[in-house]
Amino acid sequence: LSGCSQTASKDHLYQQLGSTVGIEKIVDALLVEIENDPQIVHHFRDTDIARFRKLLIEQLCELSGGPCKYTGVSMQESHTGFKITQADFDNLVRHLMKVMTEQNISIAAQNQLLGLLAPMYGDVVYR
Ligand code: HEM
Repeated sequence: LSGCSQTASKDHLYQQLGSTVGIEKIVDALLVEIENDPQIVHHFRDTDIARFRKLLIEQLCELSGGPCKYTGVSMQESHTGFKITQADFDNLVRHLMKVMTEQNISIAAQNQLLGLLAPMYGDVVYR
């Protein structure tokens, strides 16, 4: 088993997420989850969703080793003033795990992506 997970983690995360098409699917499903979550949807009331979608796809693509360049502003800047809570953050992570599981992304790849997102916590929450 440990041999399997080592092999998986050596593959490019970007490919394991299904490349750009897979990442687009993840983000689109995540947007539906956000829309249906009354705990967090209010944060996005004034957000240009088409722009947010494009930037999140770019960011996940670049972060996972794909050929994209993130063109948005810093995580700290974009989340300041929203007073996002730890519970909000946990909810978003839960939604992300759900949509990745639905798209048959391996647990190893999911954990790898979450490990790359976790350090952003301090820039996103309570700002
Ligand atoms: C590690 C976790 C997160 C990542 C990677 C992330 C990523 C992003 C990105 C790429 C943008 C666009 C930045 C730009 O406009 O230039 C953004 C904006 C935004 N994020 Fe996050 N985000 C995270 C967590 C959260 C959480 C937990 C919430 C609230 C539940 C949230 C709410 C928002 C909102 C409301 C905006 C839009 C701001 C605006 O309309 O100007 N984010 N996020």
